[in-house]
Amino acid sequence: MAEDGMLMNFFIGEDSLGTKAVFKGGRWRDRLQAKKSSQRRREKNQTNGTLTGSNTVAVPTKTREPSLEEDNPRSAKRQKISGAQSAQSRNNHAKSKSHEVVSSLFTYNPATKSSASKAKQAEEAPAPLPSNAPLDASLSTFTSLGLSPFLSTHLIQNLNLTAPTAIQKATITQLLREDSDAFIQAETGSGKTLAYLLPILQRIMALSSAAPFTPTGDTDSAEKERKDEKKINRTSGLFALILAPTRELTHQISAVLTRLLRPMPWLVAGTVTGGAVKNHEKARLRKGLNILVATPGRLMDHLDNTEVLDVGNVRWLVLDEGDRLMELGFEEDIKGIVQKLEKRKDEKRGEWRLRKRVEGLPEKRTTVMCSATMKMGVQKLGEISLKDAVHIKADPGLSTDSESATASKQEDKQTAFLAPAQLKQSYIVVPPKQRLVTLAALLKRTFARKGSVMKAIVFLSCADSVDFHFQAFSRKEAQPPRETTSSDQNTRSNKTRKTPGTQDASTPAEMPETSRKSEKPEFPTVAPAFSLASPSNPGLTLYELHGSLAQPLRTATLQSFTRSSNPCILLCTDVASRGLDLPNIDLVIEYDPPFSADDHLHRVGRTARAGKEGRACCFLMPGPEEGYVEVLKEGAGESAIKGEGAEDVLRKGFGKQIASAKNKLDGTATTGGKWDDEATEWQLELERWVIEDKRAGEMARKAYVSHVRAYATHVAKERGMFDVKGLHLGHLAKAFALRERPGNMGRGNTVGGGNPTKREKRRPGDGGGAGGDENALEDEGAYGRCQRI
Ligand SMILES: Nc1ncnc2c1ncn2[C@@H]1O[C@H](COP(=O)(O)OP(=O)(O)OP(=O)(O)O)[C@@H](O)[C@H]1O
Repeated sequence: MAEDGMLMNFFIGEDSLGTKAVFKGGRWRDRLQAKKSSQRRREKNQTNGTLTGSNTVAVPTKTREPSLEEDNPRSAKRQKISGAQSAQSRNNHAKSKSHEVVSSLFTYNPATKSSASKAKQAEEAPAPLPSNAPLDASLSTFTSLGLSPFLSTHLIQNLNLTAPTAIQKATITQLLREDSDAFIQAETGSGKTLAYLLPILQRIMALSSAAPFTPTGDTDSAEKERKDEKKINRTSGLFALILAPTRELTHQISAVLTRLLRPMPWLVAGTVTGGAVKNHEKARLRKGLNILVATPGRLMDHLDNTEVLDVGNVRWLVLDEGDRLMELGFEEDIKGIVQKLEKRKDEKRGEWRLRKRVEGLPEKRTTVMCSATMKMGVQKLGEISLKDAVHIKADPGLSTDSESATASKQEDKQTAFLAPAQLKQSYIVVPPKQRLVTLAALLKRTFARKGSVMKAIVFLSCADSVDFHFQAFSRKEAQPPRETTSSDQNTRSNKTRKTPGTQDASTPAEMPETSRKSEKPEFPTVAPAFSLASPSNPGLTLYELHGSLAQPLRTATLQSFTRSSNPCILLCTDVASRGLDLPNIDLVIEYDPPFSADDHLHRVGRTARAGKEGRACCFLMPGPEEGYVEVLKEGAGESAIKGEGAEDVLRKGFGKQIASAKNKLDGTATTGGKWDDEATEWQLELERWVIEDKRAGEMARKAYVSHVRAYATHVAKERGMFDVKGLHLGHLAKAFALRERPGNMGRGNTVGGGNPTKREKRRPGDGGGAGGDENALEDEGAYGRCQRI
């Protein structure tokens, strides 16, 4: 039964209106409801003295399920539909000869309000100049900003960085000149990491160590130190702490630092993050580090439990992606860290802990906060750790202003956060039933020609959905495609057929049809994208990433994706939306719209970095979601946004060229190449997999339920456009290759009942523990919990 009370999956016996309807199949509850509805209808018709026609199906509510086509010869005549729909309906009529009801992709879809003409105008508009590119090297160099010739030469010769970006120009000047706290705000991909690292490094390089502080006389180590140059080294103390919200970002910052420090082996940087082995971290801390990059939970853990970690010399504290740190619930950890820093442990607790005197160490600690977006959370963070912060913005030709943070807040209210100007943004309005097949079409089209797009990222709303789509796109399609569907629930369990490459679902290593063994993927999170590849791009590879994967797998997956020189697609949650600098990302697809406008800017900011080109595309559903186009426009500033209809995408993705290419690739006989037939067959094939493979079915249902739960967690401001109550749950099921919506979606229910899974139990900010995860972000609303990251 569809959620709006419409008939679905029933065999309706003869004379469904005249006398007595016989309902078979489905759940008893649904049969009962259908029976009652039919009876009510009969009574009503008799009262009116009219019959709506002997072959009109009895419907329990005012509206009949618009998405259904019923192949039952005795079922009622379908509602009249418009010309185009009718033609499509004919083409896409489900091929079932059984009692099964299969919803068509092309009928009864809600109409879109968006106009396509604007899209054309947008296409013709000249591309704006990059807004996050490095400045002209003839006008601005790193040396001219005050960086030492040694450091500047290293940047130019070894890192190929010839000129600073606008935000680097502003930040380096400011942080070299003053010890004021600073808030750095600049668009994604503008080089904020180097903007704060370079001046801090320069200032650390300028420090020199004196003899260790020895109140009771000389020690052997002090003697040794005197003989050394006055250069500081790893034992001189920890000078800078950098906090980031995710482990991935922490490792990335650390990698940038490692490259920067290459010609300065006397300086050492390290990381501490949730998910890593604490004893290994302790050993590194014991050896001594000058710069530490950390996730807040794990750092707090070490501050509480690792005596060797002395923060008395810390003079620079950086909060990278400050707003995200707050969103993930790290407020208390950050407060605790700041308190520890302020304590300045002067007491000496043993000779090995004697803090060295460091000449040139500033008296005051400088706190730097960094983000492309700022919200109330960040202001709160500012109150915790920033005092009279200088607001540094990336205005070309800018000078830093010395206004207080309060004044900056006023100004920021009026300033919109923008995506890079050169980023080409678009949106596609897709009815819920066509979402999955349209995503496949878009990816097929995008990767149809080798070299056209190297890498794409697809953002999904939750971890379960990432898992499902990864399996769906990496499975080998059943060959040859079956003529008819067979979803008889009663016979399904007895007759589960193994399609080529399918493992027995009862085996422990059950993973549906990825043919992974034969393809020898590096990790279970990497697989050939069988159902999206084309002969010109046969090596198309799929990656998945979310916060519920084990940390080593996450790290390895990201590394592999980064290093891959093949075309590849990363399916991920927002775990990859912040700060990650992945090379050669040409396209970002927001398949599930972002949870807030800020999230959108960070997601699309994974492309069009440091002056490079990039494209981003957001999927929206017809209806209130189309209002989100205005939000996208706000973030695009002067740049135009192109709109597209799902049909155009499907036509290009499943059109003759691509369809016949696919046939060549997998050796299947040509099926005529009509785009709508191809799209339907692609969808039906996936639906059969979900029906026949128990594990796939579970995965699809879990993904669906988590997706709906995640949908309920859009920021309050935008919930009018993303109202979970307005979702057509029956239609949406098709986007998960399900023929009906799964039951059991009540408050707090876990999928399939039972106790909450480990994934569902996670809390934000529990990164300190061994199994904890800084990236866990859970939401629990009327629809229960979901793992959004
Ligand atoms: N001066 C420069 N010249 C050329 N490339 C640069 C320069 N500075 C940084 N980059 C490159 O720009 C890319 C983006 O840098 P970074 O990750 O620091 O951006 P960001 O502003 O922190 O972005 P986000 O807001 O997404 O975190 C990196 O690949 C970096 O190597």
